[in-house]
This record gives sequence, C-alpha cells and structure tokens, in this order.
Amino acid sequence: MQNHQLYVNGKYIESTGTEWIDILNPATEEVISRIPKGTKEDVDKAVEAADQAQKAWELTPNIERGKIVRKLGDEIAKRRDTFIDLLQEEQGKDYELASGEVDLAIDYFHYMSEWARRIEGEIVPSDRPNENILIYKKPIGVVAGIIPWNFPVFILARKVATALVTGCTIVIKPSQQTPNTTMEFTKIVDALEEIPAGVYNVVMGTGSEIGNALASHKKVQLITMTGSVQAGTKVMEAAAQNITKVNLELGGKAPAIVTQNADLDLAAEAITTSRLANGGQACTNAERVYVHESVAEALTEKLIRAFESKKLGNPRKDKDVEVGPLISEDRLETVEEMVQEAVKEGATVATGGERPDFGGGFFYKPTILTNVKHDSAIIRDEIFGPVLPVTTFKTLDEAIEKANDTVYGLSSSVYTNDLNEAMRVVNEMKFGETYVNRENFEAIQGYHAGMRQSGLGGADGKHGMEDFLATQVVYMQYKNDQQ
Ligand SMILES: NC(=O)C1=CN([C@@H]2O[C@H](COP(=O)(O)OP(=O)(O)OC[C@H]3O[C@@H](n4cnc5c(N)ncnc54)[C@H](O)[C@@H]3O)[C@@H](O)[C@H]2O)C=CC1
Ligand SMILES: O=C(O)[C@@H](O)[C@@H]1OC[C@H](O)[C@H]1O
Repeated sequence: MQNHQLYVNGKYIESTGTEWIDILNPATEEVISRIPKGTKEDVDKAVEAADQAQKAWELTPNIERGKIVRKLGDEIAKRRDTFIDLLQEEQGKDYELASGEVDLAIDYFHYMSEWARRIEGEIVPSDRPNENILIYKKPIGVVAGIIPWNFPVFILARKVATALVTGCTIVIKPSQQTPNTTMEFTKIVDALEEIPAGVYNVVMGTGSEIGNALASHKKVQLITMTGSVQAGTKVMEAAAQNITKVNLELGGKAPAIVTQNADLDLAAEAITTSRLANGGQACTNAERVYVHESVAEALTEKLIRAFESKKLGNPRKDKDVEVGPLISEDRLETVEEMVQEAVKEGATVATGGERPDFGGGFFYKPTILTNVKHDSAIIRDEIFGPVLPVTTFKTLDEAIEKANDTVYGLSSSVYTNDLNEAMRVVNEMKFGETYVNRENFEAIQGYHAGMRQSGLGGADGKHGMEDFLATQVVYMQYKNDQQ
C-alpha cells in the first residue's frame, strides 16, 4: 500500500507533518493508500517553488508551453487503463463513466494546448497623436488548484492544462479522498524533462488546513476550486485577506422540467442517466423533477422502471455495474437522512429508499420520491446522491418559477417538443447551463460556469482562460519628427 509524498520543486518530499490520512475504496471500505495530513509549512514550500519558477515559465514561448500541455495528454493516454482502474478504486465510478472521464481529461489537455497561440492582446486607437494603446493579456501568476473527489482526473486536467498553457505555475491540492489518480499524473510530470521544477507542485491534506493555507497565501494569485458551496465560502473568506482572485465551481440543484409536450421515453431515459451518473455525485446532475400534472403518472412509471433496471454494485469487479457506491460513510448517512426527512415531510418512496444488503461499501439504492412538496428540504438542498424527488406543476409559469426558486444556478434541463415552451424556459431560467431534451455533462468547448451560489468565473472554451490571465494596458506615446 502506498504512502504518498508531496511533490515540490520537481522532487518528492516528506511532509513536515506526522499524521496520515487513510484513503478508502468506497466499494469495499478497504484502505488502499495513505496521504500525509500536510501542514502550512508544506504549502509555503510548494508556493515558494511555484513563485520561483513563475518568471521563466511565463517567458517560455506559448507554443512551447502548448507542446508540453499536449504531451501531458499523450502520456495519460499511454496509461489510460491504469488511470481508469485507479479512478474506479478510489472513487467507485462505473467503468463507462470512468473511461469517459479519463478520455475527456486526455482530450482536455489536447484541446487546451491548441489555445497556446490564441492568447491574444489588442491594439486600440488613441485619441492622442503618435500614441498606440496596447492591451496585453498576461499570466496571472501562481495558481492554487483545489480538486474535489467526484471527477478527480478530469477536474485536475481542467485546472492544470489551463494554468500551464496560459503561463501560470500551479500548486495542486487533491481531495483527501481521491489522491491516487493525482499522484499517478504526478509521475508523468516528474518524468517529463520539459517541465521545469516548480511549474507543477502537489500538497496534500485536509481542506480546512491545506486548502485554507493555499487560499490565504499572499503569493497565490488565483485560487481555482471545485467543490461545495460551504467550502467555496471558506475559500473566498481566506482569499479576501490578500484580495486574491477566485475561480469557483460549486454545488448545484439542477431542475428538470417535463412538460405535457415532452417525449416521455426520452425524458425518463435522460433524467435517469442524469440523476444516476457517478452514483448521483455530480453537481450538474438532475436533482429535482417538475412534471406537468397531466403526464406525471406516466413519467413516474417510466422513471421507476428505469431506476430499477440499473445494476448497483462494485464497478471495479463488474464492468456491467451502472451505479457504484457513494464516496464515504458520511455521504451515505447524509443521503439516507435526507430521504428519511423527506418521508417525514410527506414524500412517498416509489422505489429504493434503503441500503442494499451488500455486507459492506457505501451503497444506496437508486431512489425515487413522489408526493414531494416544493418547499421541502429534499427539493431545496443538494442531495448529491442517487435520489430523485418528483413534483408536479399546472402551468409553465409555475414550473419556471419553482425551478428558479433556489440559491444555486449551475445546470438545468427541460424536456418538451414544443419550441415555444423550450424557448421560454431557456430564456427565463437563471442557470449557467440549460440542457434541452438531453442529459447533463457539458462540452469542453463551451463554458462551464455557475450563477448565484454555484460559483464565480468558469472553465472551458475560449472564456475558460480569462480567470488565469491579467490585463495590462500600455499607452505608448512616441515622437514623430515628421510632424
Ligand atoms: N460543484 C462540484 O463540482 C462539486 C460539488 N461538491 C459538493 O461538495 C460536497 C462534499 O464533497 P467534498 O469533496 O467533500 O467537497 P468539499 O467542498 O468539502 O471539498 C472539495 C475540495 O475543497 C477542499 N476544501 C474543503 N474545505 C476547504 C476550505 N475551507 N478551504 C479550502 N479548500 C477546502 C477539499 O479538501 C477538497 O479538495 C458535495 O456534497 C457537493 O455538494 C463536491 C464535489 C464537486
Ligand atoms: O464537479 C462536478 O460535479 C462538475 O464539475 C461536473 O463534474 C464533471 C463535469 O465537469 C461537471 O459536470
């Protein structure tokens, strides 16, 4: 079993801490590795290394940075099966989604490498004679990348590829629940001579200690963090000490509106896929269904059949498994308590609503709740598990109003074959993403961003680099001896 080390300034080093954190396989509860419970001193060393490497890295020609970013994708591709297996073991993802996540990470490095020559400035005409106004886009500097456990490979790629291609050095903190894939990636970086020491660093430990030390470090110029609203709030508080820029992708409570003009088979399949993806643990997954009362029974029956058809189990032992475990006992207990609270508030368990008798692992049966009231906790709070509350509406106005009635604003979906209904929903929803007649997961050439408490800034596409860049405007006055 591996006891991981930190990776600072191009070397593996021991933490100055003396405590360790066990990493569990959520499907078996076995300890599969350990990470150091890192310290502030560890963070200081890593940020210092990144800061020392920053100047040379940002002066490296963009095309050279782009080639390195592309090669990182190539190297992951060579180790694809290893990454898939490590990801399934530490996070419990089903094979189809795990292989998809690794492939998307490879694609992300390749895609972001192509932006190297497209980080452009502008020349603006001055009102003064003999003056040019030059708008520069420059690397913001040292980046702290804080990774969640639910898509540890892809979200690592999202932050590392963007930082490196824009000319920023980076200090990564993986989730204290899924570090193994990050450390496999670190082996690739360590073997690539083209990456100077200090450009990429890894510290490990708890969010409240290591994450906070990164977010409050005066030499960190951008904190890019994906995780809960609660943790994002703490990151903002810490960043405020130095007015450090934050890039936050936080929780969600995605509504799925199904009108009386929807293709109910399509809606049932897409919503099932959306809710149960990654065992329900994705912030863009459908978290609540609003269905027109006239088709509620028909849709619910289809959803129940679809949920009950899904194979629940240990995905690393059986490639046919479609729904794996929750990440931890804490998350399992939270989901269980949310269902029990919903039932107390009058909801009916239409299917699921309990742990399977697997004798171990953090499993919960795919669950559908009906007779749910809009103002109940299960509709208000993020579940982040394989549980789908279904409630009804009479008019489209009511559905849109209820869908928007949330502190979140990440993703949303609508199912209808009526163009007028689709355009009304698209134009009136207050969410960073709206999926029409399809399930979630965004495109890397789009722009993944949350409104309201779902985040600040965003990722992906040409806009995804903006948070990693700073703007400098130069007023270039010159003499013209011809005048
Ligand atoms: N929006 C998204 O993409 C995701 C949202 N979540 C949300 O987070 C909840 C719990 O999942 P976790 O991974 O435990 O999320 P979390 O938000 O607790 O942790 C995410 C990352 O932030 C770090 N972190 C935690 N507290 C921090 C702090 N005070 N300062 C700096 N960094 C800190 C963690 O160590 C981890 O690396 C889920 O229920 C879900 O609501 C989780 C994963 C992804
Ligand atoms: O972390 C999340 O839940 C989201 O970022 C989700 O994960 C993979 C895709 O980036 C998002 O849909």
